[in-house]
Amino acid sequence: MEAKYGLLKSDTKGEIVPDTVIRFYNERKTDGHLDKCLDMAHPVRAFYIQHRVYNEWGAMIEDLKANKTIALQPTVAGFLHKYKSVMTSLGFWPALGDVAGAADNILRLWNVYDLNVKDIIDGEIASTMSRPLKKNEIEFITGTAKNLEMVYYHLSLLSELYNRTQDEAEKENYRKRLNKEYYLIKTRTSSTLLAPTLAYTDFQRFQAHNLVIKEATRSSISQDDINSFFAPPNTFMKLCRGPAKSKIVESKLRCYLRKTAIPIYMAKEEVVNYTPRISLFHDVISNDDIRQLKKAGTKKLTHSRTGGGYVTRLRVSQTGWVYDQAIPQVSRRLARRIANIVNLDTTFRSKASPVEPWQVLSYTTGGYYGEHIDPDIGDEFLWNMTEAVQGPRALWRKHTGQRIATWMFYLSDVEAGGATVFPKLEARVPVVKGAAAFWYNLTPSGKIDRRTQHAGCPVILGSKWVCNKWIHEVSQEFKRPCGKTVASEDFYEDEYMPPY
Ligand SMILES: O=C(O)CCC(=O)C(=O)O
Ligand SMILES: [Fe+2]
Repeated sequence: MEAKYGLLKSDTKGEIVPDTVIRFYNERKTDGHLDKCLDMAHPVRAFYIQHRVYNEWGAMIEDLKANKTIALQPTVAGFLHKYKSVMTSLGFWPALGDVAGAADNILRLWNVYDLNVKDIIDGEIASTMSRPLKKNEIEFITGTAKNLEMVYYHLSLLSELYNRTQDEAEKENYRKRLNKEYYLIKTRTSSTLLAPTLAYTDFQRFQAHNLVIKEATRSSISQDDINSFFAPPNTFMKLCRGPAKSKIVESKLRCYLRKTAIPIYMAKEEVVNYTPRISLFHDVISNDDIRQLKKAGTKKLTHSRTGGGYVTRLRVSQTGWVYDQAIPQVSRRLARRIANIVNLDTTFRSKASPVEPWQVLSYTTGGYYGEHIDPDIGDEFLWNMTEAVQGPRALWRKHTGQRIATWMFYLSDVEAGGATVFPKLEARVPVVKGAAAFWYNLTPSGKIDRRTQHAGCPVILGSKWVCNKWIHEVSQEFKRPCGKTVASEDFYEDEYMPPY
């Protein structure tokens, strides 16, 4: 088989080494050591690694393997071996969707945290550097922004491509493309808006369209034109970016030592919001138990799903359900601790269990969970769910009622980002390793309390691990008796918010 690469002599042993391998080793020097490549903690690095593996490595490896003489030479064989170990630790071979997902992560972080486009391209995120992005990589992210109809981001990236090139012909190309994209977007919006009222004929619209396209490639657009597509941040984004409550409300928030079922054990409770009460309990899980939960969870990790069993852009993380049998001692210890603190039944049972198994969640850079509530929204969800798509949740829900409360352990700290936020309450829970957040999802009358709508902010740097213990209504009848009034409104319009 004809190899598609050029052959170069390696400087050392007189071997014939394909230039792709030489280039690979050279890039390794500029991109950092391979081991560092596996470190997906930085969003820009996580993107370019997957982009490169997807675009270059596949073809290159196939080529090398096809040529036995070359593949057997020490340098190339060593490379193939190294590549295999990289793939083993990476755990997956990135597909186009993964590369687009990594680009989407960057766009999400830019959008939610109002990052600077120049910093992103230079590889600087939250004062942490990776190498700068190359032109074809910027192009890929530009294309992703276009597909996702993130207009401001799409045009800003094109404008950067234009600004950064020195080549006159290329500059002219980018200018034309930028203007054309701008006017296409402009006319698309206005023609859809105007068409029904002004009753344009198709031909008139066609003419008008052609005119602006012609115009577009002649004129030039300004930063103000691009900025006109910028949308102000919503409450979710604002909370992710900064401190939660206003100073006045914040000053009422207190830390307590709260009595538990065990006389000598006082729980350290930080009240994050009063009505409804959202608490952060500090020092409620040991490092050793964290390690065991993460280990058991890691074995089960798979794409996270939202209510109904869907993999969507609303929830970007990995989920592993851990049953008590996998870590019996840890489970017993933790379940008792939760029960002692919040006075609810947390004993896992095979039938009519008041709790679900442990749900271990892992977020890497860009990972997040958009606004949602934890209980199921309506019974139509219930009947559509199967054990296979929705984990054990479907069965439990049938016999055990709604998720009356959420207990969420933080199994890690996070380098930047990742707070848990409650936009309707303007409350923000920081990620604190060893702590746990707790709140009731239902009012005392058993209605869903919409004020508890919450989100996990995107992780900027590093990774974030949490573990949910969902507590159900069954067998809490005497622990939390039903109230007689409906304390919160019941409305459904904004059940699942657009991702960001
Ligand atoms: O990760 C977070 O901060 C929130 C997770 C969450 O809300 C959930 O898993 O239901
Ligand atoms: Fe949640």
